[in-house]
Amino acid sequence: MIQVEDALNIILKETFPLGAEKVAVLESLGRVLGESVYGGRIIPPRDNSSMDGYAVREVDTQEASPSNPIILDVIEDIPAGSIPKRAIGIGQAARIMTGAPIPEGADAVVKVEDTRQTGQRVELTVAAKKAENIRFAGEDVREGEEVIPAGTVVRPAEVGMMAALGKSFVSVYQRPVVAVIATGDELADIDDPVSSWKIVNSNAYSLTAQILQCGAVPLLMGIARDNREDLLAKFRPALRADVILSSGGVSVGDYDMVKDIMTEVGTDIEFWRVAMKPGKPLVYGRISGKPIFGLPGNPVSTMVSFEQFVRPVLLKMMGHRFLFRRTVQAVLKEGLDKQPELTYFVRVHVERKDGGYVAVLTGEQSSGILKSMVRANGLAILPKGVRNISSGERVTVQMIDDSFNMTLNPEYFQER
Ligand SMILES: Nc1nc2c(c(=O)[nH]1)N[C@H]1C(S)=C(S)[C@@H](COP(=O)(O)OP(=O)(O)OC[C@H]3O[C@@H](n4cnc5c(N)ncnc54)[C@H](O)[C@@H]3O)O[C@H]1N2
Ligand code: MOO
Repeated sequence: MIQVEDALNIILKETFPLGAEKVAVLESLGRVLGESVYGGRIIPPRDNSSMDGYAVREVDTQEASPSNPIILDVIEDIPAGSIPKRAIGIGQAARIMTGAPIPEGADAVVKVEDTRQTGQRVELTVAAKKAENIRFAGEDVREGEEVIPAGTVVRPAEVGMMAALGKSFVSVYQRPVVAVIATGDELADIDDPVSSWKIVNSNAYSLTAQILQCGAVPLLMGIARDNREDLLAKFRPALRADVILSSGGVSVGDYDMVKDIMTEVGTDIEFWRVAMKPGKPLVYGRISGKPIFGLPGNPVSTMVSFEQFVRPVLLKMMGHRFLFRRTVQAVLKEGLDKQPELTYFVRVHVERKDGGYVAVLTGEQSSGILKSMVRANGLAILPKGVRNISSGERVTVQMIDDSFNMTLNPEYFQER
C-alpha cells in the first residue's frame, strides 16, 4: 500500500503537458496559452480623447476662470472614428468626442461640463492642464511588449486583449481525450428498465462530468461486463485515448479482474492500493507512456480518487501550473474515529462563521453514499497517523466547490 503523497508524486513525475494547437480566440477561454502574446500593434493606435469636450491648446486657456471665461473659435467637430482635418491654431478649439483622435496642435481636452458653446464659439470657465483628458498612443500596449505570457489561463480579459491585438487564432495546450470504462454485471444504462438487482452506471456520468469540468474530452466506452472477453473488448479500443479510466473491479472479489486485464493489454502496473479512504483499491499504471487508472467502483471512491489523482494529471497535461484545489482551514463540527494508517477524505460542507470557516459532515461517510457527496462543497483531509479527530479541531479542507465563499444575501434570491 502506498501513501497518498507518494502516489501523487509518482503520477505527476511521469505526466507532461501535451502539445499545443491553434484555436479561435473565443475557444481559448479557460485554456492555457502555449505561446506568449506580444504587442503586434500599439494600443491605442493614436492619441485620443478620454472625454466629450473641446480639444484646445493649453496656453490659450491659462487665464480662464468662472469670472473670466475664455472664448475660442470652434473650427471642427471630431466624432469617434473620424480623422481630424485641421490643426488647432491660436485661439481655436475643436469639438471632440470620447475616443476621437486628438487634432494637430491641441495638447489638452476640456470636458464639456466646463464649457458653453454658442454658435461657432465656445466659452471655457476653467484652464486646461497639459495632456489633460488625453489617452496617448501606446499607453495600454507598447510595440513588441509581452502582454500575456505563455502559461496563462485565458479569462475574458485575455480574450478581449487578444481581440484588441487582432489575434483571431492563438496557440493553447491540447486537451487530453479521457476514456471511461465502467465495469460490472450489475450495471444498467440510465434509461434501462429498473430492477432490484441492477443499478445505473452513475460512475460514467460523474466521471464524465469531472472530466468536462477539468476541460478535458471524455470518450465513453460503455459498460464492460465482468468477464475477460468483454473487458478486453472495452479496454483495447480505450487505449487510443490519452488517459484511460475504468471504474470498479479493482478490489479482491472473485470478479475483480481489472488489474489483470490492464496487465494483459500491456500496462506496467506501478501501484495498487493507496492508504486512503475512500479510494483504497486504486490501481495505477502506464501503457505506452499514458496513464491508466483503475478507479474503485464505489460511487464516492470513484469521484474522490479522480479528484486526488486524475484531475491534477489532466490539468498538467493541459499546461496548467496550479494543479490542486484551494484549501481552507476549518473547525470540524463533529468528532470522528479513523484508521490511523489511512488518510481520510471526509465529505463536509464549509461555511464562513465569525471570520473563520466551519466544516460540517454532510452525512453518512460510507463510500456508497453519493448523497453526502452531493451535499459537500469540500473534502476534509484527516491525515494518516491520527486515530481520531475531536469536535472543534482544526482541519484542512480541500474545496471542491469554489462558490462557497459568496455572501448570501437572501434578498438577491427572491423570485418575482
Ligand atoms: N474483501 C474486501 N472487499 C472489499 C475491499 C477490501 O479491501 N476487501 N475494499 C472495499 C473498497 S474500499 C472498495 S472502494 C470497493 C471497491 O471495489 P471495486 O473497485 O472492485 O468495485 P466493485 O466491487 O465493482 O463495486 C463496488 C460498488 O460500487 C458499485 N459500482 C460499481 N461500478 C459502478 C458504476 N459504474 N456506477 C455506480 N455504481 C457502481 C457496485 O455496484 C458496488 O456496490 O471494494 C470493497 N470491497
Ligand atoms: O476505500 Mo473504498 O474506496 O472506501 O470504498
